[in-house]
Amino acid sequence: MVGFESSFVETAPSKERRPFVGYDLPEGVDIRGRYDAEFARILTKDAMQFVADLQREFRGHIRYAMECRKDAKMRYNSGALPGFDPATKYVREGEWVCSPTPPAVADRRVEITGPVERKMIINALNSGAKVFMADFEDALTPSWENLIRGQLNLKDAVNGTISFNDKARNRVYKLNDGNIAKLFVRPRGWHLPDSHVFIDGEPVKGCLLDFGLYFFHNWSAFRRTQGGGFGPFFYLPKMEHSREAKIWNSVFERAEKVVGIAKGSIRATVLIETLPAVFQMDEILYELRDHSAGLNCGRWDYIFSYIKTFQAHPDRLLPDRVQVGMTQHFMRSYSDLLIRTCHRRGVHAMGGMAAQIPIRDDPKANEAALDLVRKDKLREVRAGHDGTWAAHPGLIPAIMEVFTDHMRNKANQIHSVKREDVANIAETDLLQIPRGVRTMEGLRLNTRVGIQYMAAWLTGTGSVPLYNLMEDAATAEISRVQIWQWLKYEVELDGDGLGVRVSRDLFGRVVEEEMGRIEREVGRDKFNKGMYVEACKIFTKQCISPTLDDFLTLDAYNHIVIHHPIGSSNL
Ligand SMILES: CC(=O)SCCNC(=O)CCNC(=O)[C@H](O)C(C)(C)COP(=O)(O)OP(=O)(O)OC[C@H]1O[C@@H](n2cnc3c(N)ncnc32)[C@H](O)[C@@H]1OP(=O)(O)O
Ligand SMILES: O=CC(=O)O
Ligand SMILES: [Mg+2]
Repeated sequence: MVGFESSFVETAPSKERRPFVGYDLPEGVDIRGRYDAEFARILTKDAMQFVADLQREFRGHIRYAMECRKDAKMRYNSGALPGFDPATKYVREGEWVCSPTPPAVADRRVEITGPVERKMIINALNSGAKVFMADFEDALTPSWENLIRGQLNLKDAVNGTISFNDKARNRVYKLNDGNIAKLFVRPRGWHLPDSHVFIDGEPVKGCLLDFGLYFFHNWSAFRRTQGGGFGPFFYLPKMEHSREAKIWNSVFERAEKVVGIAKGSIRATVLIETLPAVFQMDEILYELRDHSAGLNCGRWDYIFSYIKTFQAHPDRLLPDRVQVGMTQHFMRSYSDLLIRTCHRRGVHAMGGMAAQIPIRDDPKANEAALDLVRKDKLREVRAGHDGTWAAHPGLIPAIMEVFTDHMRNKANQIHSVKREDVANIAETDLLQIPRGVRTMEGLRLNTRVGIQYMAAWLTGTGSVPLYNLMEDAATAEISRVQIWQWLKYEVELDGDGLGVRVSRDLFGRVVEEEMGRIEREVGRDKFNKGMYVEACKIFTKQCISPTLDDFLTLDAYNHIVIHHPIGSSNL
């Protein structure tokens, strides 16, 4: 379903001649998202020309890379396992390093992440974290409003003029005078089109829109005020192969050339968050060696990707989601190998996100949650990670303390922790099946979380607190694909001693009961006003689908697209 704004559909055509209102666009570009005079500050003719040129130059390469993903999927579905590529052994074994880290981001011990929402941007930049990763991806619903307001917010943030007036609380938010976190921006993954902007008749690649608009409007101010002559800085999500990193590298080179800055100005940290990518870490760094700012363990998408990659391998079923933590052998091996790879190539090895968030109304539970976060971060810093992620400002002091206690006055551990002890990590380590059991409660929790996350996402909120944990697109994906997998193989829930098998019938009953529980928990009023029923339909359809959808957000995307009638941007 692609929506049309009701005002356009229901209003009788006016006989009055209206003045021209619309975006001034270059040849071949059509904007079908709502016109807004403020948005026009971002969607300028020159900025859209920049985006259109990126799309035209790279669309063929991207299409090819996506075809290769499909081929790989077919191979895995026919029983093949991902592994190291013999053809690029010379890259893995070669002695080379990436360009030195820009001094502005040598110290990244705590990074806060969050959607590109105005108040959260200010809070994150003021939070005391070293870096703020502003997210167009896992934490954001990619609605037209969120995306373009997000770009406006970032522009104001980079210019230092961002403010937010919370009238209900009579509070004005502004940036601190000093000690502002350094900004990294995460565009969407390669797989997501943006159906509000058409270039030569086809939707623009979401990531090129996010990257292009942010770079175009901010490169100069960012380098002057934040990057110490470098930048802008990016996080790159969900890649599966080094050929995708090569495209990003070419995008960066093109952007640098267009505005006339030195090659290697732009820097990016790649999230290793798909199973195939763990076998390509050297190759990915090699492709981006002039533009690299290291790698990050995107642990939640990584678990999702493990299930997705092995969707046709019933011998590799996962236990309950809560049991698949960083101490499982395959997860520890992934983090260790990432650290060794990054430090060998002279770049940061960033840790991932602990999902716990502060629990305000229960001090005991709050302390227990903080303790779990501390343990997770201690494991990371001891293993050699140079920094890590925090989902909430309330966690920063504890995480900072753990990293600072361990690293002392060093900005990072790139040259002090080499991890030669893990040089022999093998394919079998990275693929080892996690241990644990499956339970009815696991099935129920996946159902409750999946539906509530989808309900929030449909109404424009891409990260939410649920049952005292941060949930976003990556964590919700685990819930979805796990249910799909359990249904497909009618697995036995072996952890509760009941021996029940997961079937369509059982899942139907669970959905009904969990919807009742959600209604009781959120209250009837919120339930009726929200999109829980729609979310339930979408989520359950995806869980029982005969073939696994590649991404929950790709399938759900059409539900949030609102087109103005074609040509309305030039009315
Ligand atoms: C798997 C991955 O990709 S992880 C990376 C992507 N995911 C994310 O970035 C999630 C980031 N975190 C969040 O979105 C939020 O912390 C949530 C949704 C989990 C919880 O949010 P809330 O329920 O609003 O938290 P809470 O009510 O405790 O917030 C307290 C204050 O902290 C602020 N805050 C909370 N999280 C953040 C954040 N990540 N960045 C900046 N400010 C934040 C709130 O805006 C609020 O500010 P205020 O007191 O000025 O009003
Ligand atoms: O993006 C991070 C993840 O864990 O997924
Ligand atoms: Mg992710």
